[in-house]
Formats: sequence, C-alpha cells, structure tokens
Amino acid sequence: MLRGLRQPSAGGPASGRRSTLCYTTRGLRVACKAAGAPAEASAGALYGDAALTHGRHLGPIRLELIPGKGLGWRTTRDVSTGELLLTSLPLAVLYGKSGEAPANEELATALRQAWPRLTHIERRWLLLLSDCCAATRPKPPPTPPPPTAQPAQPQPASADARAAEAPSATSAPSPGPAVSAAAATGSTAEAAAQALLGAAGGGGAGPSHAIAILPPALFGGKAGPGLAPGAAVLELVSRYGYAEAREDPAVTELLDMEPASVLGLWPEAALINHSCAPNASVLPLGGALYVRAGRALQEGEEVTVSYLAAGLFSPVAQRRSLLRASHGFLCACPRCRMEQAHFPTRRYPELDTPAQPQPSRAPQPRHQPQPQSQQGGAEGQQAGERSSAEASTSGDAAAAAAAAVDDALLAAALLGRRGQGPLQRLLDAVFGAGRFTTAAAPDNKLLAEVDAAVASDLGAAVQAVLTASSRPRQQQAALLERMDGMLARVETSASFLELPPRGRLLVLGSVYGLVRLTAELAELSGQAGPERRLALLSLQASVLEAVAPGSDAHVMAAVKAAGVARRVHSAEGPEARRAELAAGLAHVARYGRGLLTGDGPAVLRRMQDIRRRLLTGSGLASAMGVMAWDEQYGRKL
Ligand SMILES: C[S@@+](CC[C@H](N)C(=O)[O-])C[C@H]1O[C@@H](n2cnc3c(N)ncnc32)[C@H](O)[C@@H]1O
Repeated sequence: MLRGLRQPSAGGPASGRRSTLCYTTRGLRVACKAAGAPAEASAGALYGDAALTHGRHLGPIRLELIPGKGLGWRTTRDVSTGELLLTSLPLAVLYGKSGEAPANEELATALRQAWPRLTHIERRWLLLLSDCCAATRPKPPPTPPPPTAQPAQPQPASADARAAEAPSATSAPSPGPAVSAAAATGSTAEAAAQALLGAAGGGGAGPSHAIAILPPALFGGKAGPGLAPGAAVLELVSRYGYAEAREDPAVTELLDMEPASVLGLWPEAALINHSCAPNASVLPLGGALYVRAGRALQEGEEVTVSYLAAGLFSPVAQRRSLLRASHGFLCACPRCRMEQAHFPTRRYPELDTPAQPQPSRAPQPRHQPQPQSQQGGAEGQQAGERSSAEASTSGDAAAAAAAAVDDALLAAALLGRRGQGPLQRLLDAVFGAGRFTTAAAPDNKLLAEVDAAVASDLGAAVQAVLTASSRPRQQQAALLERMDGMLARVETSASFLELPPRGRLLVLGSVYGLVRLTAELAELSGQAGPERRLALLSLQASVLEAVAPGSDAHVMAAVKAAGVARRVHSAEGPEARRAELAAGLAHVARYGRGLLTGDGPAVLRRMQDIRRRLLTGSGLASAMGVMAWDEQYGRKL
C-alpha cells in the first residue's frame, strides 16, 4: 500500500497502486510530519532551492533544435551543480511494484483516461509531442499504382489526416502553422520541430485547434499515416515516457513511503535528449519530475540525461545496441565517440551517414534496462545482419547470466538458506538490475573482454564463496587478485593512458562492474591495506560522478567512501573531509542546494544516515562479510 505523496487529493481517483495521480502537496506534508521532520523545511529542502516550489517550473533553459536530434534544451546562462533546470508535472503517471515498472500499454490507457481532465496547455504539449513523433515516423512503403489509372491525388500528410478525422461539430478548424509545416516538409525531424517550436512560442494556433485535432487522432483508435489503429498513443508513450524501476530509497524512507516503480509522461522532461555521460539528474518526487544540473554547466550547453539504466555502465557497443533497440538512434555522444576513438577495432560507417528513421521499434519505456533477449529482435530492419548477429550474442549472454544465477540459487538451496536475509541480499546485490549481464562488444575488445570476464567470473566466484566455506578467505583473496589484475590491464592500456582524467573515469564507467566488485572485495577480504581499500571506494564514487552525476548510485557510493574514510583516517583529517565534501556534493547534485541552507543541513544529515544504514544492509561486501563472520565464529552456513 502506498502512502504519503501518492495520496490522491479530494475528487481524485480512489487510491490504488495503478491509478493516475492527482497532484497534491498534502501527502508530502503529512508524511514529513509523521516522520518527525519539520514538514515545510524538509519538503522545501527536497523540492526546491529556497522555498517549497510545487508546480511547473522552467529554469535557465530554452528549447532549441539540436542538430541530428530534433528538439532539446540548452542552458541560457552558466548553471551551478544542483540548480533546478525544470520541474514538470505529469500528463499521466502510474506507480507499480518496486522493481517492476508498469507497462507502456497501461500508461497509454491512463493517458486516454486523463484526456478530459487535461488543461489547454497540457493538450498543447501533447500536440507538440505527437507531431514530433509524426515528423520522425518512417513513411509507409510506397503502394503499387492501382490497376485503373486515376489522376494523382496528394497524399494527406499526418496533420491533414488528423484534421480530416476531427469531428464536424468543431467546424473542421484549419491546421495551425506547426502542424501544416510538419505535413508540408516531407516530415524531416528538423523542419517539423522548427515549425513546432515557433508555434509553441505563442504565435501558433489557439488551444481549440489542439482540442479539435488531438482526440480523434490520438485517442479515437483510428489509423494514422503509417500507423496501426490506436498505435499513435502507444508510440507517444514509447518515445516520451519516463520510467524508474525504484524510487529513491532515502527519500521514500525520509517521507515514510513504500518505494514503488513509476512510469509517466512528463512533457517538458520528455524533450531532454540522451547522453552516455549526462549532465543532469532526474528525480520523480510527489508526482513531479525534478531535473537538476548534475554538474556545473556553461551557457549554451545542451542539457542531457541518460535513457539507460544499468546499461550506462557497459562498453560503447552494448550501449549503442541498447539505445538502437529502445529508441532507434545511434548514440554519438562525446563518451561514445571518445571510447570508440581510443579503443577502435571496428569502424562505424553509420556515423558518417545521416541518421535514418527507424522502422517498427518495439515500444519500451525509457530508462529501463531491457532483457537481453529482446534487444536483437527490436533492432528493426535497418540493422540488417547486425541485428541477427547481436540477437544471438545477447541471447548467449542472457543464457550465461541466467545460468550463473541458477548456480548461485542452487548453491543457496543446497545450503538450505534460499530466500533468507543476507544470502538473498547477496544474490540481489550481485545479479540485481542485470548489472552484470553483458553482450559481446565486438568493436571494443579490451573493455568487452573485461566486461565479459566480470560477468562470467562473478557467477563462479559467488558460487565458490557460497559453497566452499572451508577456505573463503583465500578464495576471496585470489578473486581480488584477479579483479585487481583486470583493472590494472585497463588502467595501463596505451589508449587509456592517452585520455584526460575525466576520459579515464568515463572508460572505467564502461567496466563499472569490475570497479565496483574490486572495491567490494578489497573491503571484504582484508587483503588490501586501508589506503588501497579507500582508494578503490573513492575511485568507484568518482567514476559514478563522471558517468551519472546526481544519480542514486553516485550518492550511495560517495556516502560509502565517506564512511570508510572516517573509519580509516581521523574523522577530522583531510582525507575524511575530502570524502565528506564529495558526498555532500553528490547530494546537492541530486537534491539541490537547499540542503546547504536553512533547515537543509539537518535533512542532509538524515539522508546520509539513512543511506549509510541502507548500505550496511544491502552491499555485496556486507552480505559476504556476514558469512565471513559466521565462519569465524563457527556458525556454518
Ligand atoms: C525522448 S525524445 C527526446 C526529444 C526529441 N529530440 C524530440 O524532438 O522529440 C527521444 C528521441 O530524441 C532523439 N535523441 C535523443 N537523444 C539523442 C542522441 N543522443 N542522439 C541522437 N538522437 C537522440 C531520438 O530520436 C530519440 O528517439
């Protein structure tokens, strides 16, 4: 049962796990109070920078055409870490079981149901988004000419078709400039988006236009050009939906809520483009979506987020494959280009040719790692041979990962401890979110090799630790040595050494499983000295700061490093202070500068405490540490 923020306001739908949200601050205040936190202060610290801001808000950003990507946001001035870039309210949002986001089809239905309650401006947003979709939709294949010769008729383009479908009671309003431009230009993404942007700026058609045009086209179940009946709204959700498999655990605990998964359509945030080294963090909270600068930004910089979850920590080929499958584009972000340039074994001819619209993408929510087995099949015709080759490789990887999980579960079952606390947490920590599954990355051999080794070795290592209780310490030490050796191979590779420091961190982010595991094992085995242990934990936090600034993982790693620094060095010493500062900055990147002023510091301390406790209970090291403790004190598993 969900509490707190998801309490519906009066007149809203009955509370339930999967209902559209009625937006309210009441639940938040009540929850803060129940949690013993000063309600307005906590809410203010988490929501905004100075005061409780709870509505649509556009910060120092403006919508622009980004070459090759359609619309996107750029900053209008220099921005500091943690500054609020935008706050978006959902057109529709659904909550589900933690770890299992609701399906796109459910959100499409929710959007249909929400339609009558949407404001004019929200309907305008839907119009904008639906025309962006239409502009990049592949044209249906040309139909052969009919047997009897007819004078050629101009084909109705998307907007005209919609206008034709509008109910006659609306006197068939003429399409506004945005729509007609999209239709008239042969639907190149840039031209259509340029026209739409002009209309969105205020000079376009009045609201009645959107109201008249949208319902029949989007919600009436009629076929659009190149679309099956009813597919338009699903396409919209697939392209613009935002999903989070699990809400921020520290926030949910602070506000006394059960964490849930979330899937929604937040229109302003929907226009943020992807990068594999994003500069903004996204936080769904109380029905709103908060986007903050994850690091300092310069004026004119494009605001980017990550569409990948765990896949963000894979080598370039795997990231590209995931993005092509889920969003149909070839990522050419600076991290991908840099990694490709420094670890080249294969050319990417696609980079030299203009991006083509992708046919028949499987609708998938954003930000959700897709099961490996789905990736190859969703690539579409354009990927051709690559698609089938990747399908089989990813199938193998999925099978290998599944086998590793089975092995570990079998070991756990043999020991009669399946499903119990630390053991289950260990399995979750190791295999959770598919972090260690991998597909071969043929263009990047070193990284792919390391990534694959982590994936396969890990299964064996975990099994060994679980089953051979007689000499776990030696096994842990041997495993650590192997992991350290692999890390050293990456760190001493010639191409790695040519990179600037941030570039090196980004590459390490592509073998993040190795970095994390090495840090965990160093902590556990006691074979590495305190300095090395701390260095590995700090490296883990720095890698996350470079790859995913302001993410939950970044904050968790920074808090962990700070805790160990305090234990290893004097709490007042420079090492501990540096680590505390990094942890504080990670919080600011995620929750904003409000944590540093007013009552914010008290909230920050509480969040740090919550995170430390969460780390104690769930990390691989602590789970394995429990077993080591068991052995040391004669309690056999
Ligand atoms: C959620 S939308 C973002 C807004 C989009 N630019 C638009 O105008 O509708 C996602 C789509 O934007 C484009 N896109 C986002 N990030 C991109 C990137 N890094 N490179 C190329 N295209 C990108 C792709 O077409 C993708 O399917």
